[in-house]
Amino acid sequence: MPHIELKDAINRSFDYVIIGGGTAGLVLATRLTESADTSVLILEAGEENLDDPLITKIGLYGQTFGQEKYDWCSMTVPQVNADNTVFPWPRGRILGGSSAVNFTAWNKPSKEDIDAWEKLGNEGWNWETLDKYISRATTYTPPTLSEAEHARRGTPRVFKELWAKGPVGNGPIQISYPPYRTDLDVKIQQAIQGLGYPVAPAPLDGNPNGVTIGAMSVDPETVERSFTGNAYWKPNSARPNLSLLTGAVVHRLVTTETDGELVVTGVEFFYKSGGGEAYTARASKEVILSAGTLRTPQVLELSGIGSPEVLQKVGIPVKLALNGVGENVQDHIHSTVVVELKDDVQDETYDVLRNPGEAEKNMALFTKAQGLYTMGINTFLYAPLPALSDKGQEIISSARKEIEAGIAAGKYPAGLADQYKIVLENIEKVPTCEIIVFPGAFGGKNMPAPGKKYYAFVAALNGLFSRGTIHVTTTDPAVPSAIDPHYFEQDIDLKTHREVMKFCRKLAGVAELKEYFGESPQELNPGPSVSTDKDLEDYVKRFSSTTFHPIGSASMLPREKGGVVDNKLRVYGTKNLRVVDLSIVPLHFGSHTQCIAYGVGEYAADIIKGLA
Ligand SMILES: Cc1cc2nc3c(=O)[nH]c(=O)nc-3n(C[C@H](O)[C@H](O)[C@H](O)COP(=O)(O)OP(=O)(O)OC[C@H]3O[C@@H](n4cnc5c(N)ncnc54)[C@H](O)[C@@H]3O)c2cc1C
Repeated sequence: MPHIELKDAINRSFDYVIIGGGTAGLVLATRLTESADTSVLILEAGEENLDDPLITKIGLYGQTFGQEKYDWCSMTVPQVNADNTVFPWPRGRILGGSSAVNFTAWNKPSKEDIDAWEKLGNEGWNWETLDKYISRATTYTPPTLSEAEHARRGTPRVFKELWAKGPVGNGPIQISYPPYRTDLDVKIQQAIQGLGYPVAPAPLDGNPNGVTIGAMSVDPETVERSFTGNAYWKPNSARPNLSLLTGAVVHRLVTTETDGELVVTGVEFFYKSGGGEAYTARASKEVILSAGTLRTPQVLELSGIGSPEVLQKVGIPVKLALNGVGENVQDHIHSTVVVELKDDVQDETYDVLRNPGEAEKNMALFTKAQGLYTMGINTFLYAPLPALSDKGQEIISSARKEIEAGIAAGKYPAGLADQYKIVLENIEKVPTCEIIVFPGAFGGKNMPAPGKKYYAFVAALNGLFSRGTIHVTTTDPAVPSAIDPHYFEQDIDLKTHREVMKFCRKLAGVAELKEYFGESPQELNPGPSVSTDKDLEDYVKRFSSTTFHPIGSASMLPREKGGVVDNKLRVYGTKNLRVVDLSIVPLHFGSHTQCIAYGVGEYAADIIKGLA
């Protein structure tokens, strides 16, 4: 029963109602309905657009941003520690959620980053277990290259050995390597190694520190996006026990109380118009919130589940006091160093596609899985700060002193103090910093010049100390919650960002890359006027961006430490409400996030089935 009509959603009861047909939500729905006896209704705010080129074609990065057909078009509140800059926070509002609009980079965190969740009090949430579930979601198809091609690309030994193992797994999401590779990408990988950085010893197996050749969530045959919409939903959409209503925006849970605990009997939603009449879908077993880090806390708070202080301020009666809702929000952030390529460089970059004729030519090539739209993002460097900057140790020591004194003085909430202790323990081991090498102009203050080609060195921070909030400001479900990531509230975040930008400049200027960037690289962004440490700090406050990885707004932690869900993803104080999306992640990790959303969805399915 693929799509159902409104009347079918409201006239019967389902075992499980899942709010949000995004990344984790569709994984869960598909796995639960493997048993024909289990009925699931998915309520998804967006629509199904599985064959839309803006979704399927990798290389059209970011073109869904700001379009309500695909994007929630969320913005942060002005960031007081970043010159009151307001930052866009795109999220997928479409079947498949953010997996339908993401940049398809596929990488995994370090073992230590995930083991930290178990140390925070979440039994069973460690690298070994989560990686098992991530693997269940994927089929990994390495490239098969001739020896000559390996030699041309200088494929590092680690990758030759990894790729020689052949395909791994048989999960729905296809992981492969984009076929198109510029010579410059290979040169940059070698230049990074020339600076003393190793190739990551176990890039997808728990130790990503070092240079990595990026995998992507793309189908190796078609080089199209592989995501929950086409990989989990589509092949299973004919199941009679799996129902989907799109255009359904949930705003509230319907609850009663039994033995001092909330029981959720259904959910209220608006259909299509985004306002007007509210309808109710009923669940006989459980309701599961998979609306993502931005929207899951909104539904909880509008239902009277949250911090009494927050709820009372906007006039929502408190049904369940849970102070952690909408707290502990963590993000990744980046800025870019964009350098112009010399006019005689033959390598093509995404910049070429700004010419409509070239875009059309490459779109035709794409139908044969060729051309620039198959280029993807190939080169990544993961490292802790001291490996990138000679000021790294000093920055960390000063932060350590301040935070340890703060912990001793009881300055931080208990849950955060526990996080900081683990972060400080791991900070010189795990990749809190990342350089993404992007073949084309990307981000920053100045626009690219017509006819010019560029490379962007993306300086990304993956271990922010600042903690933010996402809270409702009104009872009106049509008004988005206030997103306040508190960017740069902790000074270490700003200093680290500055140093990673400096590393990107250093890399662009190495001798091995002069044939591409010239004797003294021409910088589009930040540009030569941004030269001192202070200039760089001022620049990143205004021109950095989210890396689209928010987590934590319904954290899995002990209740007395600000937790919203327990290790079985049950919302504390409720009998039959769970959260299954990235809002449950209690502490951020040094990789892109989609792998974890898949792992959480798969793990949750086994938990609910009683298998884990
Ligand atoms: C632009 C962008 C680029 C990214 N690039 C990468 C990348 O290259 N690599 C990587 O690993 N990760 C990337 N990510 C991150 C990754 O895609 C997300 O972390 C992950 O998909 C989040 O999964 P989720 O299940 O938590 O939420 P989502 O996938 O966002 O799912 C939430 C779903 O709930 C729906 N919903 C929300 N509220 C309601 C409501 N009230 N009623 C009904 N439905 C609702 C939404 O429409 C959505 O479908 C990117 C993300 C974005 C946005």
